[in-house]
Order: sequence, then structure tokens, then C-alpha cells
Amino acid sequence: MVKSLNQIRNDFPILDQKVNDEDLVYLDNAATTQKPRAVVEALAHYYYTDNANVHRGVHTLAERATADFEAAREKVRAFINARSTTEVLFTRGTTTSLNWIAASYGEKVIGAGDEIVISYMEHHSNLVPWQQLALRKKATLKYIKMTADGHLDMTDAAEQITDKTKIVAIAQVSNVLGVVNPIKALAKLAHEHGAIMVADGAQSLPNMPVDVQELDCDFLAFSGHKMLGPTGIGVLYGKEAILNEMPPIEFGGEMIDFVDLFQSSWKELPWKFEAGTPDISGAIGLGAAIDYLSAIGMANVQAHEQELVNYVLPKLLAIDDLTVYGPHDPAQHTGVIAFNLNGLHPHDLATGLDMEGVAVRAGHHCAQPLMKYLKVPATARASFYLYNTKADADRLVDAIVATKEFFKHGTV
Ligand SMILES: Cc1ncc(COP(=O)(O)O)c(CN[C@@H]2CONC2=O)c1O
Repeated sequence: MVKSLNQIRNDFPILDQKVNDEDLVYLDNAATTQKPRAVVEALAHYYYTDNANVHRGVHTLAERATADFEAAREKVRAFINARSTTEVLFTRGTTTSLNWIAASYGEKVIGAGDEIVISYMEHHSNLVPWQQLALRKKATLKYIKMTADGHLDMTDAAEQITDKTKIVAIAQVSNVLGVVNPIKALAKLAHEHGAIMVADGAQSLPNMPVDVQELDCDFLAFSGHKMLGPTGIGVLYGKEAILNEMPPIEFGGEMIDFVDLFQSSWKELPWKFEAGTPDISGAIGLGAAIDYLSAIGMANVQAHEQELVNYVLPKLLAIDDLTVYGPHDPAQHTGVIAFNLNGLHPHDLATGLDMEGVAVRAGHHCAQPLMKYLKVPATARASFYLYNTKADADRLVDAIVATKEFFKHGTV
């Protein structure tokens, strides 16, 4: 039995508060999502009942903590349909996951003249690691263009990806344009040229079903905090055959098999890449978040967000002087919507919305090259999630109109 929207909202007590004397409308989910009681309770239960270090202890609490930690890894495996838990590495989040690929696979494989292909819409975490790797290795960094309505230009992709390409790294969903990129087609194109496909799943995992075997991506990176989980925990999925050929990135406890004075051997996957005491509670919290999302069903989460986008996008487009970035067809837009009110800095717009109790993001969204590509310094951005309602969407539209009037006439 899928929960009703009211039942879901009751699971997020943080939403039941006033901001500037107005009921809070939280629409900054692309920055981070709120946490249901079940996730907070899982964290509390671990610390109140099972807290111990994992893997090496033989006492009961250590065994329980290890079982909880590895059960969370199995939940992640099932959630993304990875073949084995050996393909699921816990990291600090998407940024760390992508840096690990560059630091290990990239350092080993990339040489002078090789190509790394990304896109203009990438988040800095899926741009700067590749940029710095290319600089270090005297490799070539190439950018796939977008079409006029903000989609990835697949004709340009076919031109940019060549037999010199070794890595293709693309966001599955843009955290600004709200478009879904064709990772499966990009992976096919990459593999045809002997390259690997890295999918940045930070904005897709929270909002839609993701099946790594169906996508056939070689790596997938995502963050727990964007999908009801705690901050500080994320995942790097990698095909086992590729991970087995990759050197560890960090060295120390947990990841070793034998340590001699002048050489050491490594643990098998996934622990080879997990040096030191892991974020045990974070992993358990992520497992609880996956339980919560799976009980609702990711297809239902996606459908709910699409219903909100179908409702709000036409209303936003109807506001004079409001520019919406990305596709104007609601069917082509996910729940993250960037916009600007002509003549008003996005920070002033977001401050005005906050005065109305509506929380959105304003800035470059860690996508400065995309802002340049769009010829704007920054944007405001609303991002919906499973606990948002059409009433929230109406509050956003009304707050934009009120803010527009305020800055035009000085009164609301
Ligand atoms: C597409 C995308 N890639 C990578 C990241 C980096 O994730 P971590 O910060 O968890 O490592 C984010 C984070 N989204 C940012 C966070 O704040 N606002 C955003 O849009 C993202 O949206």
C-alpha cells in the first residue's frame, strides 16, 4: 500500500514550520532533501543499540554493526540492480565518487592526446576532476553542446566521441536544466569507440528508477543526502572487472590483506577502496532512505514529480518577464526548474521568495560553464520532491508574482 501524500508529509516534521510567518514551502531538494522519521530513527537506533566498529570485532555489537553496514550495501545493490555488492563502494558522495574514478582509473588509463568527453551542462564535480586530469596528462577535454531547448546534442556527441576518447562522463539528469540525458545511448557510443561511460547520477537516483545493467554504464556516482539520506555518504558503482584493475586511492586500515615492512597486499572488492573506519551510520541511514523510497516505488516518485511539473511549468511560463531554462515541454522536464525574472538578480528573487516562506536556490548551482553557455550570471532554481504538493507549486507562482510586484512598486 503506497502512502498517501499526507502520510508522506507527516513523515517529514521539518516541513511543518513557519518561515517569515508563512508556512514553509521547501523547494530546494536538488541542493539536499529532507529526511523522513524512519531515516533519523535508523541513525538513532544504530547509536543507541548497535554502535561498534565494523569488520574486525568478534563481539556481538561489532557483529551487529557489520551486519547492518553490509545490509545497507546490499540495499544499494538492489536499488541500482548492480550484479554484486563487490560493485558498490561507499564514498562521501558524488563528488568523492567522481574524483576516485579520475584518481584511479583516469591516472592509470589516460595518456597524452587521449580524449575525455563531457558536456557544457555538467556540475563542477563532473567537470573539474576531468579538467585537472586532462591538464596533468596533457589529454584533451571536449564538451558536447546542447540543443536550443537544453537537451544534449546527440549529433554533436557522435562527432565529439572518437577512437581517441577514453572516458565519457555525463550527468544522467542536469541539476539546472532538468533534462534527462540518454546514458544508455551514450554508453553504446562510448563502448563502440573503446571508451568507458561514467554516469553522474546525483540528480537522477533520487527521482527515477535507475538500472545500471540496463544503462550499461561502467561507473555511476550518487549522494545519499539528495535522496532522503544523511550527508557524508554516497556511492560509487563500478563494473567489477574494471574495479579489479584499478589501484586503491586511499591506503590504511580495512583495505589491506597483509602489511609487510616494505610492501602490502589489498583486500578484495569492495573493501579495497574503503580505507579507514567507514561512515557506518551514514550507510545505515542511506539504507533506511532506500527502504523508504522503495516502499513508495521510484516509478511513483517520478510520476508524482512529473505531475507537479506538468502543473507548474505552464504557470511559470505564463508569468510575464520570467525566463525558464531547459525544455518548455513539461514532458521533457524533470522536477528541477531554473528560472530568472528579467531585470532582477536571482539572489534578490530568492530572497523575495524566502520572505514568502518559499525556499529555492539562487546562484550558479556549481555549473559556471553552463551559466556562461546560457549567457546568465546565475539563476534561481526550484526543485520538487515526493513530499511537495500542487499547493506548494501555487505558493511558488504566487510568491514570484508578489516579489515581482514588490521590486517594481515597492509594495506586495
Ligand atoms: C548533477 C550533480 N552532480 C554532482 C553533485 C555533487 O554532489 P555532492 O555535493 O553530494 O558531492 C550534485 C549536487 N547537487 C548540488 C548540491 O547543491 N545544489 C546542487 O545542485 C549534482 O546535482
